[in-house]
Order: sequence, then structure tokens, then C-alpha cells
Amino acid sequence: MMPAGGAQDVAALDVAAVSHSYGKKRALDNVSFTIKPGSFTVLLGLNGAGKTTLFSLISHLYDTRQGAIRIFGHDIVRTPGEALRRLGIVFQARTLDLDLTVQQNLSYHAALHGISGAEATKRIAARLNEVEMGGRLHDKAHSLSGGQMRRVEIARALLHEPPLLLLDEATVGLDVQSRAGILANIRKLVATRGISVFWATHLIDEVQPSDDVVVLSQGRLVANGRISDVVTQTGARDIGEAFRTLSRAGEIVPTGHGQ
Ligand SMILES: Nc1ncnc2c1ncn2[C@@H]1O[C@H](COP(=O)(O)OP(=O)(O)OP(=O)(O)O)[C@@H](O)[C@H]1O
Repeated sequence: MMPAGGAQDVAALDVAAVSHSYGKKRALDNVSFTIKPGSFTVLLGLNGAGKTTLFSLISHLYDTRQGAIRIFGHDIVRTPGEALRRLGIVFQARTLDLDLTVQQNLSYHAALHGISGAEATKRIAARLNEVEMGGRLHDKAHSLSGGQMRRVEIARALLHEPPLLLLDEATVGLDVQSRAGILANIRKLVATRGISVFWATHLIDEVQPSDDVVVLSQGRLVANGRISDVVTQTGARDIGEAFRTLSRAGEIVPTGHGQ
């Protein structure tokens, strides 16, 4: 099933010539790329590459002053309501209210999107089941593990049925098993529901050759395309080596990270 995001040929996300500065610090420099509908696209970059800045612009936390960002054709500055309706976000920082139950956390978010009553109840149950958290509806958020909280946040981000989901370092701080479980869950959503996912990480082991990738280094786009093609273009043996080469091209590999 394809989600109702827009025509098939419209990009899920179109980032066009976007720059952003904090005072004199240029965090993003003329970045352009698109994300195809129904794809899993990885945003790779070492610390300080500009990933969080890019996500803040896409989610309209910051104004895009240079360049344009469109979500399924809707400009985030000119038509933020239309654009944001199509976007779900899981931030790096934990955002559940720990004193509320899982259901209360999700009901609150549903209400913000104008979803209430039986429809909210139905959607909350369906989304929690998808992330294997259906049995925890009435538990307080503080009783969940870090990985379980992340799953609930993913369910919450999908309540308004956005066709594009952004996740900013969603697996940071989790153990290997939780990381793998969450990643598998998200990949399943792409395969079964046709959602487009933009997954920011600095962990190479979360990437598969068939994924699309956007590589940022020091605020510049240094590679974009199917991972297997990017690996071939850089003459590397694997994505790890390709990423190290691309990071060196951006002159940002810190001591001990490059070789
Ligand atoms: N509020 C701010 N004020 C000044 N400089 C900032 C601010 N936020 C980010 N920067 C700088 O902009 C650049 C990009 O930062 P950003 O947080 O977007 O990178 P990132 O790829 O998300 O890194 P990390 O994984 O460490 O969060 C960095 O050099 C950072 O120091």
C-alpha cells in the first residue's frame, strides 16, 4: 500500500541549494539532494557534519533562509501546514513524558493532530503493535527501557500517518540487540507500508548496500546515491572504507577515526 503522500513522481523530500549559518559558522553549505518515495535513505556524517541542522530545517524548527525544502512537493516555509502534515520525526533526545502512560503520551500527540476518540484508540493500538509494544499501553513511560521508549516514540511519530519519517540518531545509546531490532522494524515499515525513511547515523553497520545515502562532511554534500554505487565511485572495498575516504575529502576525520 502506498501512503497518500502525493504523486509517485514527486520527491518525498527535496532539499535544494540549502545553506545555514550560526553567526559566522557555516553549518550547511549549498546542500541539494532528493529522497525517493518509499525508500530508506541514510544520512551519514561524523559529529558536526550538519545532520542535526539539516533535520532542524526540514522539521521547520529553524527557518530556511537560503535554498528551499519541499516535502512531497510542499514548501516547508510557504506551506508549513501541508508540508509538516506529511512528516513524522523521532528526535535524538528522549521526548516522552515519563509520568504518563504510553497511551496518554500517544493520545496527547494524536489530539495535537486532530485525531481523537475511537479513531485515536484504533491508530494507537495499530502503531504500537507494529513496533511490538502493543502490550505496554497502560504502563508508565518511566518503566520502559531505552529501546522500548524509542519504539513508542516511533509509534507516536507515525500516528498522523506521515509518508515521510525522519529519525535523528535513533539508536544512539542503545545496546546492539535493541539497535538491530529497531532498525529491522523501520525497514519493515518501508517495505510493507511504503513509507519513506530518512535515517541519520554515524554507524556504518546500520547501512545496507541497497540503501540510498546522503553523506555530509563539514556541512557539504560529499556523496549521494545508492550505497553500492557510492562505494564503486570512491574505489573503496566497502561502505566503511568509502565513508572514511569521503570524510577525509572533507578533512574532518578526527585522530583515531580515519585508518
Ligand atoms: N546553535 C549553534 N550555534 C553555533 N554553532 C552551532 C550550533 N549548532 C550547531 N553548530 C555548529 O554547526 C556545525 C553542524 O552542527 P550539527 O549539530 O548540525 O552537526 P551534526 O552532524 O548533527 O553533529 P552531531 O552528530 O555531533 O550532533 C558544527 O560545527 C556545530 O558546532
